[in-house]
Amino acid sequence: MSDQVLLCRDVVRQFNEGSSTLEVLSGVNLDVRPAERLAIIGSSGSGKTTLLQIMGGLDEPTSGDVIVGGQTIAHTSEREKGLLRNKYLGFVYQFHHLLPEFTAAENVAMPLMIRRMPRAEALAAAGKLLDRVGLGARLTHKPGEMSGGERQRAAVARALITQPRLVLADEPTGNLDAGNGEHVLNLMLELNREFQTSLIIVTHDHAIARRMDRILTLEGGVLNEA
Ligand SMILES: Nc1ncnc2c1ncn2[C@@H]1O[C@H](COP(=O)(O)OP(=O)(O)OP(=O)(O)O)[C@@H](O)[C@H]1O
Repeated sequence: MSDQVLLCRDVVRQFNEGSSTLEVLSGVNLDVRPAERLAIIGSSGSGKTTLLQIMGGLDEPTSGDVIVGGQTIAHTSEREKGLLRNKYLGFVYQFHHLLPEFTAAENVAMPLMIRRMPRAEALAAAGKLLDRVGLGARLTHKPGEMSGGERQRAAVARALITQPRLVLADEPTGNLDAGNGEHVLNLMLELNREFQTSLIIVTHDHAIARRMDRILTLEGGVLNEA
């Protein structure tokens, strides 16, 4: 397995706005090491979400390259991007994005079933991880039957069920009160350490950023060490 978790090389992202061009990213370079925890901070509109989307293969850079697990994810087919995402990446968003018609266990088992793990085995693994995040009594609850904090803990379990090389988290506690936010952050840090997963958190919260190994500021379209 490659030691290279994620590389960004001269990533530029421009958006066309009528006759003018808005350049949000102007040459981002980043090298994420195994098990490293990074915070990306920056003012509103500085391009943090855009960068995270590009790193996860959910948006295309205008130019430059993004390499995940030794393979380029920018400028590849949707199928290839999907395979790389399932193999190497986990995502946590501000809103949980759990599928409402499925139970907590089914939602968490989904990435394993996409890998063709038999359903019973995937559900057993999901149950074990949900128990680990304090949701052992919520396995058959649907998202609508869970609290906000519970849903976000289930989303963390879903992101980590495949033991990905890297978790990309966009304001993962932004929608929670202080107590629940702290709980979710602690779980993410614990599980990331246990699975030796790297973590990139986009946050406005300096207290969260300070708990990471490195803080990077996105400013003027480039990343700088804070
Ligand atoms: N699809 C798009 N088309 C046009 N402009 C876009 C698009 N996506 C983002 N932008 C613009 O790019 C800039 C950066 O947006 P982005 O959401 O990445 O910022 P952010 O740093 O995550 O902001 P916030 O902290 O407020 O969430 C903004 O000016 C935004 O309007």
